[in-house]
Amino acid sequence: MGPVSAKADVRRAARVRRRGLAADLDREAAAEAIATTVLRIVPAGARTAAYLSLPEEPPTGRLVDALLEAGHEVIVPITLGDFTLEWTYAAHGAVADVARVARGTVPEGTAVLGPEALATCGLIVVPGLVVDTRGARLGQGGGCYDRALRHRRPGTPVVALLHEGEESEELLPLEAHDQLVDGYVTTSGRLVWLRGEPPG
Ligand SMILES: Nc1nc2c(c(=O)[nH]1)N(C=O)[C@@H](CNc1ccc(C(=O)N[C@@H](CCC(=O)O)C(=O)O)cc1)CN2
Ligand SMILES: Nc1ncnc2c1ncn2[C@@H]1O[C@H](COP(=O)(O)OP(=O)(O)OP(=O)(O)O)[C@@H](O)[C@H]1O
Repeated sequence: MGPVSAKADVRRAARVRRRGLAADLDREAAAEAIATTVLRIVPAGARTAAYLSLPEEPPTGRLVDALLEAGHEVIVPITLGDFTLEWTYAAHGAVADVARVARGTVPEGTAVLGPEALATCGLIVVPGLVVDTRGARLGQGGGCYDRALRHRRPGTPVVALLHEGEESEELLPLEAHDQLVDGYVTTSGRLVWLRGEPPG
């Protein structure tokens, strides 16, 4: 089995697992735990890339607000039709807007920063369905973050958010374009760093 169909199988299983984990999650506690842990590792004053979570994803609402309250600028993605990510500033209390997560729709009146905006961030928080012990991650399958992460400054920490139980002991199929994450934070607020020392 090649890496592409192997990924499709793992992704399918991970989506089913996520549905169950999300149904049992105390979202408020998870949102708080994620915010607390990420705030501990964000470099002082750093602009931070995050995303606005959908209902089954680890919740990012408290994280975005806490970063803003601590004086960080926060940018979140807009997905173009070809899966390129552009970026826009997140506001306090922002919630996921399906139109923003879907492809090819830029909400009217939104100030859009180009893909290079990622190079101005000191911490990058990414979505993912599963991460292995090397930092290989599987996302929605658009390759959005594999493309986007090439714009980051070398050495910028990349951290995925996972439900507790979504890390993979087995190595995920890896393709040449796959960008590794440096660590992950779970819905329990557990930080796992996979390479070097965590920032902050
Ligand atoms: N909250 C959140 N925002 C995020 C992501 C994410 O995983 N979570 N993304 C992480 O990468 C990007 C969006 N990724 C996308 C990946 C695939 C498709 C996609 O293929 N959409 C299909 C319809 C799919 C469906 O109906 O289920 C399409 O447009 O044809 C769209 C967006 C950026 N924003
Ligand atoms: N740098 C790139 N340039 C062009 N195509 C790419 C690039 N990176 C990934 N792709 C394409 O995107 C598709 C999906 O890749 P992959 O399965 O690794 O997605 P993913 O990492 O799970 O998704 P995402 O990054 O959106 O969360 C693949 O068909 C791949 O060829």
